Amino acid sequence: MKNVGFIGWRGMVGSVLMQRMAEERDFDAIRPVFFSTSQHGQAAPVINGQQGMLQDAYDLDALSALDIIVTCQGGDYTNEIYTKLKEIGWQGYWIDAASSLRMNDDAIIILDPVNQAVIQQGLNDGIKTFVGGNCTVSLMLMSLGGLFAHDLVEWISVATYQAASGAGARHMRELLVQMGQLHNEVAKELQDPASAILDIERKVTALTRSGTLATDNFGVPLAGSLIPWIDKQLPNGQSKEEWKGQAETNKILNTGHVIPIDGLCVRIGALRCHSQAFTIKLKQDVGLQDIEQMLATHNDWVNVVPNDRELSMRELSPAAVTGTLKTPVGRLRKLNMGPEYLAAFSVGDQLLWGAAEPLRRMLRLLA
Ligand SMILES: NC(=O)C1=CN([C@@H]2O[C@H](COP(=O)(O)OP(=O)(O)OC[C@H]3O[C@@H](n4cnc5c(N)ncnc54)[C@H](OP(=O)(O)O)[C@@H]3O)[C@@H](O)[C@H]2O)C=CC1
Ligand SMILES: N[C@@H](CC(=O)OP(=O)(O)O)C(=O)O
Repeated sequence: MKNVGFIGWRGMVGSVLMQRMAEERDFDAIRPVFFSTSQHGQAAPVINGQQGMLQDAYDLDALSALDIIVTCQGGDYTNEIYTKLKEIGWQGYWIDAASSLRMNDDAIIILDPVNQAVIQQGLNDGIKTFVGGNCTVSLMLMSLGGLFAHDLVEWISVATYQAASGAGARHMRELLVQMGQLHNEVAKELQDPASAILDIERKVTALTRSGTLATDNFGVPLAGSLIPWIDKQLPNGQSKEEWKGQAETNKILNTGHVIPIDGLCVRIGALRCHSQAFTIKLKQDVGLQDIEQMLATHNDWVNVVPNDRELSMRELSPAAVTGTLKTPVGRLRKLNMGPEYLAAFSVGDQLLWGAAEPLRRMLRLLA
């Protein structure tokens, strides 16, 4: 049995990973060791009736004794510890949720339902570093994988609707606090059916603009609003999140020539599901039925929601998909621009396929 170290297991992504590993009985196949950057010496989680102590996540001796390290601790931790472990000659496998190492030549971005062959080739070539993709990219590929697998995509333009969880646990809390603050402001008026809706709106807008809403994390109000920028600003005008769309997709698929992907990434008030609206330029005119077939049969988690009002409203939303591994795609129709232009809309839980699930499946492959 392999010795596997877990760092970042009690964070938001890490907790989802732990939950999924328990559900799938992944712990039966490994000897887990739990680490913390702040709580070493305290009790580790109970796994299969066994409980150890939390180890120090900065202890290079303890880390270098491991066969596999799985970290959801974040980029700063990766930048510090991965380099040090490599310097002292550690030869184990590194599985990471953070973006820091993703574009390194000696790292594979893991999303096995989409790039199992690339992962296997990496393993054969002796690659030891496996990194989960950006959530938006992974979720797009889980939903649209069938089109890429049939080499049908000439380019994609995307508009995203990204959940608060993508920014971190504190941001999720802040969104809910903002929602509560706005509701409290007009709770009395809402109980009175005779109250004027524009008076209610004016009070909500005034509070939103007052500077008194909780905005320590997002910097601006998100509840009742949106934020049309995610991650850093790049010199070319893209956000870093927008840049990842093309860079990571092409790396995951190991494309021979770059498939252009670009668009606008927007934060909205969903909790943990990212949605995306796509304009897809196909390489040729393919009938909708064939497209639906290709999409639906690509992997076990995607399903095609028929382009029907009731079904789209019911099945193609964060409310319907949150907490599940489903990555539905719908609103499929040819656009006015011509028969090679396809519209699509996808939804997926950004903590499951967007973060934790590819990691546990990679671990399963190695253990
Ligand atoms: N959020 C997301 O959607 C995605 C995140 N990622 C990556 O994963 C990394 C971790 O993200 P995320 O899980 O959101 O980060 P969290 O802030 O939830 O957790 C990170 C660490 O904070 C420490 N911590 C301090 N206080 C608490 C507390 N009260 N509860 C739990 N943990 C606490 C823990 O480390 P310790 O035990 O050492 O103190 C924990 O491992 C990110 O930096 C990013 O690189 C990747 C994909 C998506
Ligand atoms: N940036 C994503 C979360 C994510 O996956 O980020 P990264 O590419 O750093 O892992 C969001 O905010 O929704």
